[in-house]
Amino acid sequence: MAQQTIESLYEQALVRKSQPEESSYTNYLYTKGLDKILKKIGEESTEVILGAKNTNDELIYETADLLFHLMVLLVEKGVSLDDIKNELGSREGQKSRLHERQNWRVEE
Ligand SMILES: N=c1c2ncn([C@@H]3O[C@H](COP(=O)(O)OP(=O)(O)OP(=O)(O)O)[C@@H](O)[C@H]3O)c2ncn1[C@@H]1O[C@H](COP(=O)(O)O)[C@@H](O)[C@H]1O
Repeated sequence: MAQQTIESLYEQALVRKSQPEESSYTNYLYTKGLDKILKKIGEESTEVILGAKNTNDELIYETADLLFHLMVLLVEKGVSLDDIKNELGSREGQKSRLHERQNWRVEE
């Protein structure tokens, strides 16, 4: 089965930004602007929640939709995948500190 990486999904969204194509859904979103993209993120997030309550097939489908729209949002805002990876990397090995900050430690 063909697979797509997050990196290539981001790259496609980046290319659409610099080289728009008429029939592109990605370009439709850029043309509509940030509020439209944010609305889609909200919708797709809700659909992930509903999918998770239903079947794993639905969860997978809706998660793919959400990841696509997140990549479009990052490109629209000029945030790179490396920015996200650096943020995630900075959290490695700092679990207890993060838990303390967010105050969600499981009660013993
Ligand atoms: N991964 C995706 C992807 N996931 C979801 N979608 C689109 O996201 C939309 C979500 O569906 P909805 O029913 O929520 O939205 P809609 O009713 O079609 O439209 P609106 O609500 O936004 O008005 C659908 O039109 C899907 O086609 C995607 N569109 C594109 N990609 C990737 O982006 C690449 C470039 O696509 P284009 O920009 O369209 O050429 C493609 O080759 C794909 O790899």
